[in-house]
Amino acid sequence: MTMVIGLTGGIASGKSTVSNMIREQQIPIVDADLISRQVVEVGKPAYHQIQEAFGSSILNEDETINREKLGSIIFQDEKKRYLLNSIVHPAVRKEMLQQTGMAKRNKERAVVLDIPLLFESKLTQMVEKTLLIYVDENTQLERLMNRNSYLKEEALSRIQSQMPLKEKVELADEVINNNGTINETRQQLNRILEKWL
Ligand SMILES: CC(C)(COP(=O)(O)OP(=O)(O)OC[C@H]1O[C@@H](n2cnc3c(N)ncnc32)[C@H](O)[C@@H]1O)[C@@H](O)C(=O)NCCC(=O)NCCS
Ligand SMILES: Nc1ncnc2c1ncn2[C@@H]1O[C@H](COP(=O)(O)OP(=O)(O)OP(=O)(O)O)[C@@H](O)[C@H]1O
Repeated sequence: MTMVIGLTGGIASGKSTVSNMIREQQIPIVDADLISRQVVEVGKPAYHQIQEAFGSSILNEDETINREKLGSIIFQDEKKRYLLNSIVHPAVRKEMLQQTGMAKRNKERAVVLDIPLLFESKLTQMVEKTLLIYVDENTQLERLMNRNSYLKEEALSRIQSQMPLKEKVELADEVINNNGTINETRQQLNRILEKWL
């Protein structure tokens, strides 16, 4: 039986860092962020819906979606964020289910669904176990500002658009504390995978 694991955490908490470690162990990853980019490519149904809802000012010259512009709109306006979610999330869910089904048919020992909004979007019924990547607020803010060259306000508006990590800790089956070194994170991950698989 393929174990379906949900990997989650806040923005810049270290999900990609951990999912890369999991991939090294030949466990397939279903990446919600990657899928959410693919389903809004030019010509896809969600692309047209986004253009209708947000207007052509959020497009680049080559007609692709200007993610920076769309981000600056939706991370400052809850209603617009929910509107974008209502367009993008159904298509993401559908593709995640398909990729999970493929991993099961391939009889993989596990498949990991990397979903930033696993708890916010109530997607836990898609997975058997949940693994949270935790960092404290200051580390999260610092890493996000460094990685994306965001101003403090830009980084905070993104962090505050998600459920606080402290609340997610209460909901997760296992938690990796990613405040420390990469090596410490790897050790915690290995312990959890050994227990589960
Ligand atoms: C607003 C968009 C265009 C900004 O694109 P950008 O390339 O700057 O960011 P990217 O997609 O890489 O997301 C980075 C992180 O932002 C956070 N995030 C993204 N969307 C949301 C959202 N709707 N609500 C809360 N946090 C979000 C996640 O932690 C994600 O890992 C993009 O994030 C988007 O289309 N979001 C809606 C779809 C979505 O919810 N994606 C998240 C997983 S399905
Ligand atoms: N233990 C660590 N020590 C130092 N830096 C780290 C550590 N873990 C992650 N980072 C750095 O923090 C930043 C965020 O990590 P990562 O991109 O893995 O987060 P994420 O949760 O996937 O982000 P997003 O939600 O935006 O997709 C990256 O620049 C990464 O290199």
